[in-house]
Amino acid sequence: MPHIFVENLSKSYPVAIKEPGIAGTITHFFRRTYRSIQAVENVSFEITPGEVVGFLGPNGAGKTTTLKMLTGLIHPSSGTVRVAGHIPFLRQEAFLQKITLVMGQKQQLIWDLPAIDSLKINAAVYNISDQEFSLRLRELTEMLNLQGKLTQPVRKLSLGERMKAELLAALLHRPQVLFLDEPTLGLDVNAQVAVRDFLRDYNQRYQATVLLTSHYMADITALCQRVLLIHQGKLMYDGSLDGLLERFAPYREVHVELAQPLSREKLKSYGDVQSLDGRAVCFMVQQEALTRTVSQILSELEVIDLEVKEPPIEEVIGKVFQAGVV
Ligand SMILES: Nc1ncnc2c1ncn2[C@@H]1O[C@H](COP(=O)(O)OP(=O)(O)OP(=O)(O)O)[C@@H](O)[C@H]1O
Repeated sequence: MPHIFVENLSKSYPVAIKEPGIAGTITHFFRRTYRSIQAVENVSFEITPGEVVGFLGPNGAGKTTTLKMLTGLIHPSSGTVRVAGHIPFLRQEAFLQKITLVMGQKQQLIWDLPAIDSLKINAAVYNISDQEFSLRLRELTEMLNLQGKLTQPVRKLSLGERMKAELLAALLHRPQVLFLDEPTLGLDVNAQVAVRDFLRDYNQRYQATVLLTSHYMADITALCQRVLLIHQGKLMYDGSLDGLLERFAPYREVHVELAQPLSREKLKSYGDVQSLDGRAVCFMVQQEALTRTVSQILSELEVIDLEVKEPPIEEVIGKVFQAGVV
């Protein structure tokens, strides 16, 4: 049975329209007109227990709206959602015990208090016994490398330490389903890696299901075998990262270091010249022509080094969103 089941899910927001100026304000006061923004449109997917799925899309695509419907913060306009067997919007206690929502730009820890105080409040809210609290606290503190940090006021922690403490607070009740909205937002590269390593570890240890949004592709490539791509509220792709490359970028980059510099004109016959810098040239070659082109380059040109690379995933996704291709 899927842990997350979403069928034909849609959400539209009514937005009041106000003309500028005083006349607009007065009309707006007495007679409001609304238009509707379709934030999510007929989205369907299923996620099985233990899967880590990346949720990608440009700004305003509908990711946060979907996460809010999955966690019961807002009611869908239409469609069906089930998470761990529950209807999220009912916000039943058994449901809240099974899920967590972490938003990189929001915090639940109290700023002026040591994190440990907020954690004790969470333990009380979730009915965690003192003994169990100590056990979980020790385990998560070690996994997150937060020794000695939880007794300092939260405002004195670095951004990375604060995010890790937020994760600790969000996972204290040992949820089975994790909704993570930009959990590495604003962190430096080391802190990003630490959070990623922790999430991988947590997923493996507890077979937790994870739906993760991030603008850092490194988070997605490090953690997710499967991605959902949403654009203008519609689901455009659901499948593996490799499949995404195959479908949207059926070409490879061939980087060649030549013995002698050659003109762009001469090189053009081997493929689309992406860049040319002295003896270093990069060709874009259609995948089906790859073997033929590489052997032609090696036999006809004087080559010192040759490397075939996949195009950067950020670039591919950027192109998908720009073109709006399905
Ligand atoms: N409360 C709201 N009222 C009206 N419109 C909203 C509301 N929340 C979101 N929207 C609109 O719905 C659309 C989807 O927004 P959403 O926040 O879900 O996108 P997102 O994919 O999470 O974007 P980002 O990556 O920028 O966080 C946007 O056009 C946004 O302006």
